[in-house]
Amino acid sequence: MSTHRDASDELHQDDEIGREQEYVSTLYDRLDGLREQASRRLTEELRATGGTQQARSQRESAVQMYADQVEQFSAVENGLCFGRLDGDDGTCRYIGRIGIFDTSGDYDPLLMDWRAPAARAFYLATAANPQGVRRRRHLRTRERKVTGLNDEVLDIAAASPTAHEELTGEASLLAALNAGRTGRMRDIVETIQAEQDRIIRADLPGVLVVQGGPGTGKTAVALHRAAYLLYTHRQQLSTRGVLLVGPNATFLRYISQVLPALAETGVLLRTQADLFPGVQARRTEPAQTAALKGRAVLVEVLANAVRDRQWVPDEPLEIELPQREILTLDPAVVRQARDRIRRSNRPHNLARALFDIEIVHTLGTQLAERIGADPLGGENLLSEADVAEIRRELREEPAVRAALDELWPVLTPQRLLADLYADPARIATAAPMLTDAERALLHREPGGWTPADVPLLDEVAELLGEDERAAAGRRERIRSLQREYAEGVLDIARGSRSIDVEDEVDGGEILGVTDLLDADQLLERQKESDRLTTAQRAAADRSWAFGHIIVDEAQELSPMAWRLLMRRCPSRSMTIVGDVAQTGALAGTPSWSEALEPYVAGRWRLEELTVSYRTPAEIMAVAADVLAEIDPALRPPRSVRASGVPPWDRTVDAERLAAELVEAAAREAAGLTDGRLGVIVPAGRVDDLGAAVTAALPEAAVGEQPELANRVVVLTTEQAKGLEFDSVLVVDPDRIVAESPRGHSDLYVALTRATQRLGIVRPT
Ligand SMILES: Nc1ncnc2c1ncn2[C@@H]1O[C@H](COP(=O)(O)OP(=O)(O)OP(=O)(O)O)[C@@H](O)[C@H]1O
Repeated sequence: MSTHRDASDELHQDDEIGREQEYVSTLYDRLDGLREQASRRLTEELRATGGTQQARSQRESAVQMYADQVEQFSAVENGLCFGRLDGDDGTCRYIGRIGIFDTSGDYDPLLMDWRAPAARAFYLATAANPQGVRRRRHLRTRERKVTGLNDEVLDIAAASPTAHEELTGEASLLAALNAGRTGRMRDIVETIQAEQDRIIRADLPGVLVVQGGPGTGKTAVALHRAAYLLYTHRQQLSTRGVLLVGPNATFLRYISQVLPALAETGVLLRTQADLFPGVQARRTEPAQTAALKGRAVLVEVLANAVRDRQWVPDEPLEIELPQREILTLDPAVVRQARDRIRRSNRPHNLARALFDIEIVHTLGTQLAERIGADPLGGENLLSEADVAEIRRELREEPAVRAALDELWPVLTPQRLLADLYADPARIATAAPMLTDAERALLHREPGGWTPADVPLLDEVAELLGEDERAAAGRRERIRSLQREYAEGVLDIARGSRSIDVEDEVDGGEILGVTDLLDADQLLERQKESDRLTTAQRAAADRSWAFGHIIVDEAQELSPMAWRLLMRRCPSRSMTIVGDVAQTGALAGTPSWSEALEPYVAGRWRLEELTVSYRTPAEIMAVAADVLAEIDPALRPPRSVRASGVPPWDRTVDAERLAAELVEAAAREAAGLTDGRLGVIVPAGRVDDLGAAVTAALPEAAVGEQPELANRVVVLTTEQAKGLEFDSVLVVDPDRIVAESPRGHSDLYVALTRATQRLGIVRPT
């Protein structure tokens, strides 16, 4: 690719842009047509009523399909077409976010979906290996206007000797990397690099681990892989669903727009805290407690806790029936029943029915012996049927039920765990293998759940088995999700109505579907046909088995969290992305094999990403020193570019830290034309330094879930995980290190968040 430009080049470029504009405008016309068609059909389906059960069910499918289509056609509006491949054979293919075909003719592709196999050369072809491509063209657009293009002629003789050999579309890539950040992650579909493409298009089955340093595009790759897999295995994955797990709610908001912009809306995004339906784990707890709860030893603790609820009294238990009849349960009898039932290996709640049978049998025999005793000393006077009747009655007897509930209570996971935490005696029985100090960490009063509790609730749910209350809770959750869905469909119908109105040639009055139908009515119709989207079912059902699970920042997961995820994915089709050098959680993963061997021993594949697209070389050099502290054997990724701006490091009077920080933040923020400033502070100082910065800079955000779209955001390292900013200030690095046993990893994360500039402020 030539870098020298003269006037004739520019004229030629203008002509080319004009020609491309014509083509791109045709594509947008087609897109409008498709959206309008889907929107009309959606309206028609929503208006239709009556018919057989089957007709109604088909209508619900159609509503869902057209609503999805309207959403997809709207989502790909920006950057619909971004590339063109000219082949040696004279063919020309346009590459874009979705496939569009010429329905008026031979159904020729007008625009090829980037995920189609034939589009792959756009990402892989190089001068050395052109794959039949003569020229690759990147088209730049703003809204529907073509604003520029970059050509690469894939001719080894003509290739510029200065170009990075391994980069594809270098000019477009660098433009994307140098652009100001917005607080929301953008997709990289226009400039996916070859090493990333290989991972995105890897086969669906099996566990694929993607290890890569900061900024190597792991999150981007994970999201594009989700879109690729849904496109390639649509049938299989649309019924089982895809789950993406991220580290916290702020991160999920940060990435939330990427998949919709790739025309995929069916992926369920969740944090660990949201993975137990019906529980919102917002409570906080000390890192040491969370670390303990993440350890695999909790499997045994929880199993003990459940067994502890299968009670054998020390003394005979007296059960008083009406008319002062007293039955007695001997401890030995209860123990025998308990042991026999435990051997059945049924989950606790499901085994209760067996326990009832055993105990009621014993009590029934006792009562029958008394009632049917022959005063003359002969055989018992009651028939088998009489005894059976006695047992039936006993089972309904409140005193008997109360005794059974005491001996073998039906429990919810929440009840069991809350009771365990609240009672040091229960903890002592369940956790003899822990130290006193560890047991003390588990003790707490009821009142909400923490993210580390979620895998434990899930573990307990497995041990208990489902009872009717859980099923009722699920029905309730499904109902509320159905309502959300109904409202969503109507929003789409409402949103697409303007198109109907504009296009109505007669300009006549149109009665929109939302004038005829409200969410409740739509919900009623859904109830009749009982249809649910995969995401709805999956979100409401604890035992849902996903078709594929993607875990981002996977190094943070504890052994208990891995157990939960593996249960949700019995097919073991997973993509796991992370960086073990960035592990901050104390129960997090120090090595991939330690995390995965228990589940897929020898059957997982490791891919590495080696180039950092985010962090410029000058900043990576600073981070490399910290990485060496974590492990001298670790190497930082290679930066794809230098910014030309050396990071600065200033020591200030500790007394004046807040004032100096405010001044530095104001200066950095003023230097950003667009883009964002991140101020990363020690967790123990986020309140006071956050307050100082927000008081001085009204555009600054701070808090549990700070708004990343603000120009300035003050946050802790934990919150900054996975995020990035144009400019970053790291405050008091020594304290960041001192705050946690994994402090160097935290500092490494903090130092690698910037795309352009880094400043370090140290108090004396
Ligand atoms: N091929 C690419 N084209 C354009 N931008 C890219 C490309 N690959 C990565 N990037 C950009 O580099 C930045 C870092 O990517 P990403 O957040 O996915 O990295 P990461 O490996 O998950 O980082 P971390 O480990 O720090 O969380 C993002 O802005 C992303 O858009």
